[in-house]
Amino acid sequence: MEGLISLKSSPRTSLSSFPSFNQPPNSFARRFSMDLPLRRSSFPAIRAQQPGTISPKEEDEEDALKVKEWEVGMFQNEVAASQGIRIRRRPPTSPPLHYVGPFEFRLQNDGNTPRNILEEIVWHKDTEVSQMKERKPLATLKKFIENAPLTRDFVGALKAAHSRTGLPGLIAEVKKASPSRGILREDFDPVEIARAYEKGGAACLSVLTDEKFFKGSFENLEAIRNAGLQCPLLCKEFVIDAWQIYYARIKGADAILLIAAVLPDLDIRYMVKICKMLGLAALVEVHDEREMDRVLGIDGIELIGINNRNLETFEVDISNTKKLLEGEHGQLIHQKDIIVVGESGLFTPDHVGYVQEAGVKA
Ligand SMILES: O=P(O)(O)OC[C@@H](O)[C@@H](O)c1c[nH]c2ccccc12
Repeated sequence: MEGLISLKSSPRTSLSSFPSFNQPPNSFARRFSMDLPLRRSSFPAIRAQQPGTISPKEEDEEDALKVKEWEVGMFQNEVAASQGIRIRRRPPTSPPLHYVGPFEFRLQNDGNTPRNILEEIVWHKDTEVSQMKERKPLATLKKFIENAPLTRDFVGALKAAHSRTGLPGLIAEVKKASPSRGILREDFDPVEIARAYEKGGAACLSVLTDEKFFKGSFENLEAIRNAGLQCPLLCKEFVIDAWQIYYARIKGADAILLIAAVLPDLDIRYMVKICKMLGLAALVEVHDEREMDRVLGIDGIELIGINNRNLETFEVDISNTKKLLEGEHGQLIHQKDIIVVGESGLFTPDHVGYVQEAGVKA
C-alpha cells in the first residue's frame, strides 16, 4: 500500500490526467482510501449447504476480498495510465459478480485480447509468475540468497571496457528466438555461445530467460553462470513482480532489465532499491521521451537502455537513440553519470559509431 500513500503526494502521478473515467478526478482513489464502503447486504447469500463447510460470514469476507482485489487492479491500471503507460498489467476482467461500484468500471472491461505483443507477453508473465511464486515463495528464495555467491560488477565491466577501448562496451545477447524474428538459431547451445562471446571480447552477456516468446530459460542463465566465465550476466526478463528479481539473483544474474513501458514509477523506484539490496545492477529500458523523462526523475539509476525497437510494434529505428540523448536529457544523463546502453537494430560498425556519437557507452 506504499503506492497509495506516495501517490497522493506525488505530482507526477496525478490521477487527474487519466482520461477514461467519466467521473470527478480522484474519486476512485478517494473512495478506495476511505476503505471502500462495501454494501454487504447486496451480496447474495450463496450459503454453505452443510455444517462444517464455509460459513456465511467467511463467504461474505471472501466476496469482499475479491471485490477489493479487483479494485486494486483497477487502481493500478489507473496509476499506470496517468504516467502514459499503455500496457495493461492484466486482462481486464469483469468486476466480481456482486460488485456495487460505478457503472463506468463495467464499460472499461470490453476487449479481453491484448492490444499488442508487449501486452500479450506481460499478461502471460502475470500468470507464469503467480504459478512460480506458489511453488517457490519469496521466503524460500530469501534463504537461498543468504548462501548465493556474490554478484559481479556489471556497470564496472562496461565502464572498464569503454575506457580500455574507447568504444562502447559490448553486451552480447544469448537469444534463441524473438517474437519479431522467430527462431534465430536451431542448434542452440547457450553455454557454447556465451563462451564464444566472451572470447570475442564481450564485456557482459545478456541472457533471455523468457520461455514462451524468446525460447530462453532460467536454466540457461544458471548454466552460463556455472560455466566459469568472467563476463557479468544480465537477466533479460519481463519483470512485473519483485519476486522475479530475487529469482534472477538465485539463478546467477548480476543485473536485471526493468522496462519503463511496463512499470509505473513507483515500481521502478522500489525495484531499483531491491536490486541494490541484492547486489544487482538495474538496466532501466526506455523507448520514448516520456519514458526517458520519467526515468530521469528517479534517483539511484546508473544504467539506462534506449531501445531502438518499439516493443509494441517491432519497428526499429536507431535514430531513436540520438533523439532521446539530445538536449536536456543528454545533459542530465551526463550530470548524473549514467551509462547509456544502445539496444536493438545495431548490425554494422557504422551503426555502433552512430550511437556512440550520440552518447552511448555500451
Ligand atoms: O536483436 P536485436 O535487434 O539486436 O535486439 C537485441 C535487444 O535489444 C533485444 O533483444 C531487446 C531489447 N529490449 C528487450 C526487452 C525484452 C526482450 C528483448 C529485448
